[in-house]
Amino acid sequence: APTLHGREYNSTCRKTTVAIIGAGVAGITAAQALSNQSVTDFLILEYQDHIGGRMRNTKFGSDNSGNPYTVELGANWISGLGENTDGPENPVWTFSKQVNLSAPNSDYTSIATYNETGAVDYTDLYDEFNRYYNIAEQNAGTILSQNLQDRTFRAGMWQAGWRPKDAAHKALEYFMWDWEVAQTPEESSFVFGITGYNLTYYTFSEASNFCTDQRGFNTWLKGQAAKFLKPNDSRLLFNTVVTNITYSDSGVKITDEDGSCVEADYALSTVSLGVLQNDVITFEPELPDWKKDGIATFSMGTYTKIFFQFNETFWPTDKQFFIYADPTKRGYYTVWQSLSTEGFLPGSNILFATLVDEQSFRIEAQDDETTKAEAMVVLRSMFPDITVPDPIAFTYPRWSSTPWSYGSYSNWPAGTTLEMHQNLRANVGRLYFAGEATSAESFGFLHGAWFEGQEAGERIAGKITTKCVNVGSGCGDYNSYEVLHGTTEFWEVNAFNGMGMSPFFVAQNRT
Ligand SMILES: Cc1cc2nc3c(=O)[nH]c(=O)nc-3n(C[C@H](O)[C@H](O)[C@H](O)COP(=O)(O)OP(=O)(O)OC[C@H]3O[C@@H](n4cnc5c(N)ncnc54)[C@H](O)[C@@H]3O)c2cc1C
Repeated sequence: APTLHGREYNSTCRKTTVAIIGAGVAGITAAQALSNQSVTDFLILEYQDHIGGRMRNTKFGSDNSGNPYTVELGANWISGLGENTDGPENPVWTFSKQVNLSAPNSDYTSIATYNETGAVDYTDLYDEFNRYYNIAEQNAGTILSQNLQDRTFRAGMWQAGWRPKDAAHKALEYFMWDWEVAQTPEESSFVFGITGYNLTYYTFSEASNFCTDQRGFNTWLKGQAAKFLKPNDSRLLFNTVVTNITYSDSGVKITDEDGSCVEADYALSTVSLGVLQNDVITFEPELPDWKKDGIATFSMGTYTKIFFQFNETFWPTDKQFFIYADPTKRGYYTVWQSLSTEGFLPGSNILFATLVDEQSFRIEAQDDETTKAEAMVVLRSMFPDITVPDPIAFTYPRWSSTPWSYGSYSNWPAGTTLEMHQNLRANVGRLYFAGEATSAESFGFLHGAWFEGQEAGERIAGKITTKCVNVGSGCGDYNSYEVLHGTTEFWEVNAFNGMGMSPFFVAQNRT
C-alpha cells in the first residue's frame, strides 16, 4: 500500500513519484534532470505518439527516386548557436552536434525583395531598420534598469525614429519583427521583446542554423532521451490525453481522457500556454487567482509555414529569403524561403511561405485550395516574367487549433513584469509548470524550454532527495506574487524571477 500522504488508499490509479505531462523538450529535460539525481520512478504522459512536442515534421512531396522529403512544421532553427565564442553554447546546438544533425547556416541577409510588380530592390531597408533598432535597444535598457514604464515595441521603435510609412518598410519590419515573435509590434512588449532577443542572440551568438535533417529536427531530443530512457520504456505513456489535475500540498492526481489515472507525489505540467488558456485540462481546486493572472496575461503567437513543391526551381537559387511587400495588406505572404538552395535541399524545388498572427488565423481557418490560390497570385506577381507552374505538392498545419498546442509559441504583451511572468512559472502546491512560456530569458525558443525543464526537474529532485543541484535559485517553491507591482524593479531581475543572466549587455551591433 502507498505510504506517502496524498495518495488514495484503495485507489486503482497507477502510482509514481513524479508525473510529467508532455514529452516535448521541457518534459524530456525534466525527466533527465530527475534521472541524473537517481529519481527514476517517474511517468511521462504524452498526448501524441512520439517525443518532440512542437518539434514536429511531416513527409512532403518527393525526390527524384519518389521518396518523400521530411519538412519541419514546427521548430526549425537552432537560434543563437554560441559557437566559437568565449560565451556559452546553446544546448540545442550541443545536442544537435551529438547526433550529427544536418543544419546549414541560415543567413538572414541573403534576401531578395519584391512587390506586386516583381523584383524591386529595397534591401537597404534592412540596415535602416537595424540602425533604429540599435537606438531602441539602448532605450529599452534604460527603461528596465531605471524601473520606467514598458510600452509596445511599436512605441519603442517610434521613439528611436523608425517610421514604416510605405509597403516596403512594412514588409521589412514584418520580416525583422513579426516573423520572429509571431505577433505584431503593437502586441509585443518593448522591454521584454528586446531582452528576449539579447538573452538569446547576444548570450550565445547571432548565428542560427536551420535543420534540414531528413530524420527530423526532434532527432536531437530523442538522442538525449535515449541517454536515460530504454527503447519502449514503460515510463513513457503515449496517446495519453490529460483532462484533469487534482493537486494539493501533499500530492497530485492526474486523470486522462479514457478515465485512467495516475497518483504522484509531484507533478510537472509542460503543456503549452495555449493548452492552459483553452481549458483542455481542468484543475481541482481551481487554480488560484495569482496563477490565473499569469495564464491570462501572456499570449500565444501563431506561426504557419506553407510548403510548396514545384517541378522546377523558378526562383533565384543564390538567395535564402524572398520578401514580398503587398501594396495593401501588411504580412500577406511576406516571407518566402527556399529549400532548393545549395546547402539546404538542393534540387528539391521546395519553397515555403510563413504567415503569422492574424494572417495565420485567417488561412488556418480556410481550406487548402483557397490558400493555395491566394499564394499563387502572390508568387506570379513576384515573378511576372516567368510562367510560374502550379505546385505538385502543397501542405500546411493548423497550429491555432491543434489540441495539444493551441498556437505556436508565447510572447509578452506590453506593460507586464517579471512578477507577473513568475506567476505563470510558479508551482501551485506540488504541481509544477515548465516550458518555453515559463522562460523569462528565452520564451518562444527550444532552449528556453530546455532550461526551464531542467530547473523544474532539479527543483523537484531537490525536494525528493534533499540534495539541491539548482545553484541559481534553489529547490524550494518558486516565487509567486499575490500582489503585483506596476513595473519591474532593477533588483528583481534575478534567477529567482527566471532572469539569472544579465539582459543589459549588448555584445555588438545587430547585423
Ligand atoms: C511553427 C513553430 C515554429 C517554431 N520555430 C522555432 C525555432 O525555429 N527555433 C526555436 O528555438 N523554437 C521554435 N519554436 C518553439 C519551440 O518549438 C518551442 O519553444 C518548444 O518546442 C516548446 O517545448 P515545450 O516542451 O515547452 O512544449 P511542447 O513541445 O509543446 O511540449 C509539450 C507536450 O505536451 C503534450 N501535451 C499537450 N497537451 C497535453 C495533454 N492534455 N495531455 C498530455 N500531453 C499533452 C504535447 O503533445 C507536447 O508533446 C517553434 C514553434 C512552432 C510551433
